[in-house]
Amino acid sequence: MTSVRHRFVVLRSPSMAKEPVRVLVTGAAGQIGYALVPMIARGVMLGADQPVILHMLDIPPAEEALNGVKMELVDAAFPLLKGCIFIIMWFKFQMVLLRCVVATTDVVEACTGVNIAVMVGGFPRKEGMERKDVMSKNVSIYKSQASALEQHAAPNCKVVVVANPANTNALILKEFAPSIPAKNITCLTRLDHNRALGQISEKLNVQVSDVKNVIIWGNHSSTQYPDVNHATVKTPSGEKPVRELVKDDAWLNGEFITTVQQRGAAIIKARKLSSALSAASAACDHIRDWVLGTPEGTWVSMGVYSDGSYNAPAGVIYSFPVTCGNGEWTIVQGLAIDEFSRKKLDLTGAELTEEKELAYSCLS
Ligand SMILES: NC(=O)C1=CN([C@@H]2O[C@H](COP(=O)(O)OP(=O)(O)OC[C@H]3O[C@@H](n4cnc5c(N)ncnc54)[C@H](O)[C@@H]3O)[C@@H](O)[C@H]2O)C=CC1
Ligand SMILES: O=C([O-])CC(=O)C(=O)O
Repeated sequence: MTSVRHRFVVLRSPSMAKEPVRVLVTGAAGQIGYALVPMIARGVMLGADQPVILHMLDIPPAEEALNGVKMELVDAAFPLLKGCIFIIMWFKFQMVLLRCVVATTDVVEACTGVNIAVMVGGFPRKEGMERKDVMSKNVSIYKSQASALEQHAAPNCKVVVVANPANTNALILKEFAPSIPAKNITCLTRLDHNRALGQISEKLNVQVSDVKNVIIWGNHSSTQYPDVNHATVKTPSGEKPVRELVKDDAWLNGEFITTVQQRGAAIIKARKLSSALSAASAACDHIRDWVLGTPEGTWVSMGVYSDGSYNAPAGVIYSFPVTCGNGEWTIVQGLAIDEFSRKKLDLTGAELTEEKELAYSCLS
């Protein structure tokens, strides 16, 4: 949209004590982007008192649609959404422009100074396709965007990759942005985590907010392992294990797992489009907990760079149970893994190792 080089100067409002945080959303003209940007602008991601400056990136064919999203953000008059001043220098002349958001097809402009990057841009899976089918298109996008983030994002920028294959795209981003700390690059498995909470809440007729500590292990794919062995439900007589309350191991080891694994495909079948509002909401949950911390006694699932914990393959982005505090995630250690779970952790880990090889073969 604009190729003019500029400096960013943050506009500060005297009534807002906090410095604005710059949040990049790639693929912002797409359907997740459309659901996500108003959530960010309303404070769902970073809190109701945290001003934000939105950076939206899409590709030239989507430029007009991206501009439409920008117009709607102006029209929504979100108080938390801060504009930025662009000072354009041209010989002795100086022009000052105030932009409500950065909406651009220029990846460098989009990445400049961002503190948080939500990487949604890519080609979505259509009915009948597996995530592997979109691999070759998407990993090359993540390779090139890695360099832009590495060179232009704020130091310590936190990245969550949403676009599929999410774990492997995140790994490629990490490999091609070696100066970004590996801890800062994650992928979204929170949607699967939330889906698992939702299934348990429906089964037990309890509020979803009373269910906690499910785990999504491994890949954001149909090999993921939704594990309830450590999950609990808040009841009037204290927290009780999910297994004790459900009293149906056949369901928990069978239909429950496949429902969560296949939920993305079920949504595509029903809507003819993949999940968008739930994906956007999960991306907000992921970043909020990472930045602001998980509640005491609660963990969440995040795809993070594996150190080999729980004998998962090291060197892939694998979903683990994590707690967050002071802006850092930590893998929950010491959970018992039974034989049934072991096989599932290994299966999804093997798929990630295979995807990693496939991704490299697509890039060579
Ligand atoms: N991890 C998760 O839990 C979930 C992941 N997804 C994935 O998220 C991705 C986005 O899904 P939707 O928003 O439904 O797709 P969409 O097709 O509606 O939007 C994708 C947007 O990305 C843009 N795009 C393509 N190449 C780009 C590039 N190089 N740079 C910037 N933008 C680019 C497209 O122009 C489009 O506007 C898909 O890969 C989908 O499979 C979807 C749901 C859940
Ligand atoms: O299945 C898809 O392609 C979209 C997705 O990742 C999900 O809904 O979990």
